[in-house]
Parts: sequence; structure tokens; C-alpha cells
Amino acid sequence: KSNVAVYYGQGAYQPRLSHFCQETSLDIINLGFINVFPKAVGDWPGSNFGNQCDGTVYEGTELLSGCHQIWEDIPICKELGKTVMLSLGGETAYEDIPTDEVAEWFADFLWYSFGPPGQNDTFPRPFQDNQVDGFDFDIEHYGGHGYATMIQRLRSHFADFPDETFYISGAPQCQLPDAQLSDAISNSHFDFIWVQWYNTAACSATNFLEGNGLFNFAAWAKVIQDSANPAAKLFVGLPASEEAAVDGFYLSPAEVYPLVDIYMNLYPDMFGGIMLWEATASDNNTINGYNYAQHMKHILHE
Ligand SMILES: CNC(=N)NC(=O)NC
Repeated sequence: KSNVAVYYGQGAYQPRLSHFCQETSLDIINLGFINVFPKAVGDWPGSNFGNQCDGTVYEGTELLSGCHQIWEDIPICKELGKTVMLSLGGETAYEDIPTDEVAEWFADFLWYSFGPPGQNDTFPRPFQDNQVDGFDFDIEHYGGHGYATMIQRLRSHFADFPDETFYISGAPQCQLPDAQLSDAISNSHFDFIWVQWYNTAACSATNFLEGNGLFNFAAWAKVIQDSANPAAKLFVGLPASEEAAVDGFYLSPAEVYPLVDIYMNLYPDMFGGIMLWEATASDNNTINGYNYAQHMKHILHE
């Protein structure tokens, strides 16, 4: 079963999370973003979820403390069988992780604040007693080190809850080697890799349409085969509308179909599905009565 993953949190005039959890075409929802990273042990990260939350932050931090729509809606999403990930990074973040100690602190903060409740009450609960299903690394710049350490630390926490399943995912740019996440992918265990096959002309999905050999799904498949987790699922990341990407990188559903058909069948075990940037853009992009994510779901189930 291949999945549709969407980013949620940065959409223009976006509806609340539960609206998207009611869409049967969506399987995985990446809540974006934790967009301020700690610079030292003890620093708190910061967050931004666009028009959601009430603007209040924990005293002296940039971590939102009033995300009532999100803490109210996560139970609805879980009830509807959605996987809800918390995404780190995004467009505005300065994602430098200076030392392994900071990496481990950051991982601990995320786990005690957004993982299973009741573990360590010296940490805040921005989504109250809700726990996310894992952490997504959307590292757009300044990355390159510290992520493997974070992920190893998070996985050691995951092991404390053997009856529960937690995931690690990443959203590298399509250019290889990805400056931000290559080290992490080689040295730590990812479950999902959704490559941003847009906004980078040298390797984007639009190259597939031109048949010029630059679309590099096969090269990414090899990266995963050689990675710390060869069983990681590889997703095709696409813009959900014209406006959602840099000009010229949008593919219509009809253009997506042959690409997915070929690679889903060339890599039946590794192919994980489609990632979309982002949820509200997909909702606003209706073609023949279906929104973009619905078209993607149809293509995956052809
Ligand atoms: C404008 N920022 C983005 N397009 N970010 C992403 O696509 N992250 C997966």
C-alpha cells in the first residue's frame, strides 16, 4: 500500500488540521514547523504553524504554547488512522546543530515534549497529552551534521516503548549528495525519505517529462540501498499546485501518472508513495472535481 504524505502548517489561510484528517486521500501529515533550533544545551526550540495556535509562547521562548486547534485535532486524526509527524526545519529555520550534546538535548526535548506524555514534566507539552508518531527532518540549509546523532538518540527513546511504532522521515533536496541529510541517511535509520523533486532544475520531476535522464529517482534508490536502512521507503515529492512551487516545477496529474507508474513498478518494495507540498495548496487545486491529493491517491491505486 503506497501512501500520500502532505505537509500542513504553512498553508495560506489554511483550515484546521481536522479538515485534512477527514480527507481519505491523505495518509501521513507532517506538521510544520519546529523552525527555531536550540544553539546550546538548555535552549528551547521554537515553532511556527502559520495561522494556527493563539500566538502565545512559553515565557522567554519562541515555542508556541497555545496551539489549541492542533491539540484538539490530533485525536481526530489518530481516530481516522492518520500518521501525524512533527516536522523540523522548513524555509525559515537556521538548522545548525553545533555539537553532539546539543543534538542529544534537542532530541530529548522533542521526545519529552511531543512524544508519549508523563515521562518528564520538566518539559512543556505544546500539544498537551497528544503524542506525535515521529519526527520529520525538512532541513533546507546549514545542516549537514548533528542529525544522525539526533536520530540515534530519538531511536533509543523509541525503544523504551516497544509496543508503539514511531517513525523518522526526511525531505532532502533532489541534488545528490544532499548537503543537509546525506550524512544522516548514511548513518541513521530513516523510515521514509520524501525527496523534493521540485525547485531544483538539475534533478526535478519535470526532467522526466523531457526524457533527458536528469530525474534521479534511480540514483536516490541506490542511496537508500546503501544507507543505514535499506528498507526505507522512497516517496516522490511534488508541489500540490502551480503556486506551491517555484515556477515551472508543477506537474499535472496526467504528467505524474507515467512517472509514478514506471517507478512504482521498477521499485515495488522501496516505492513508498507521493509527498505533497502542501495540504492547503492541494485543496485549492481542483482538477475535474477532485483535488490534487485525490488525483495522486488514484494514481497510486491504479
Ligand atoms: C517553500 N518550502 C518548501 N517547499 N518546503 C518543502 O517543500 N519542504 C518539504
